[in-house]
Amino acid sequence: MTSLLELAGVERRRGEGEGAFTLEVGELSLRAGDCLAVTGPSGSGKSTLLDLLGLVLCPDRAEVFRFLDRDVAALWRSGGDGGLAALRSRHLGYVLQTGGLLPFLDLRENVELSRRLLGLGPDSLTGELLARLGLTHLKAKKPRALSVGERQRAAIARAFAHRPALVLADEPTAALDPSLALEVCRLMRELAAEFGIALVIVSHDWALVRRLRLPELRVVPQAGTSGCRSRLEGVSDA
Ligand SMILES: Nc1ncnc2c1ncn2[C@@H]1O[C@H](COP(=O)(O)OP(=O)(O)OP(=O)(O)O)[C@@H](O)[C@H]1O
Repeated sequence: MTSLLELAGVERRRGEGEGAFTLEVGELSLRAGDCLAVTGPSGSGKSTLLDLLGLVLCPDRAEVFRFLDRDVAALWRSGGDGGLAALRSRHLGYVLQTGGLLPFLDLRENVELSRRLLGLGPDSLTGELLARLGLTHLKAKKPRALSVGERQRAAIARAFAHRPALVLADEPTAALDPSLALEVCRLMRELAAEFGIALVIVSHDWALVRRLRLPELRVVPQAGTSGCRSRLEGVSDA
């Protein structure tokens, strides 16, 4: 199967001068339905990686950066937006640390929001997601009337509802207790595999990632380099 997302020789610097930080991605490849965890200590560059994958941060160097057969590096080089916004809104889904639901929409409307903004018609997937995430009986409730865990599950349904190619989850379980965190991550992994959606979960919770037995990449600060530098490395001791 061909790659959905492929990066090689990608670098991005943040800041200037002595305090500048650089993230280096030697190689990263994802196919439809793949699920991957990215771990690393605070400040190592996990959000920088997600911003690159989310097409919101322009790489300084990219030998290869392809997403859905589009040359992302060339799109960035072409200046302006170059179609990146359309790629982002149609083919990416996001799960944030805390739900990020709109307070004036009910749960179902929140879940359907990406589809509506994209002008997509109804999809049986919405009802299926609500059922799978145990939210059907709550669909008419506003976010303020939901528990933290229910809001987070609604945010997951929203990220998947427009059938994106890739879902990026940034510490999606930070606000949940450990048993719920495990359940929520398992659900995301199941949904991703079932619907052929690639999933990248960023987490500082190494124990959780191990329990899920997810393939893991780690953002590793490099000792002895000038300035701060991190590299994305595979973890082979799982
Ligand atoms: N806009 C910016 N300008 C300058 N430096 C930045 C900027 N954003 C991030 N950095 C620096 O880049 C490095 C990596 O930050 P990043 O947020 O990617 O790390 P992280 O692993 O996600 O951290 P955390 O787990 O604490 O959220 C840090 O040293 C940070 O200070």
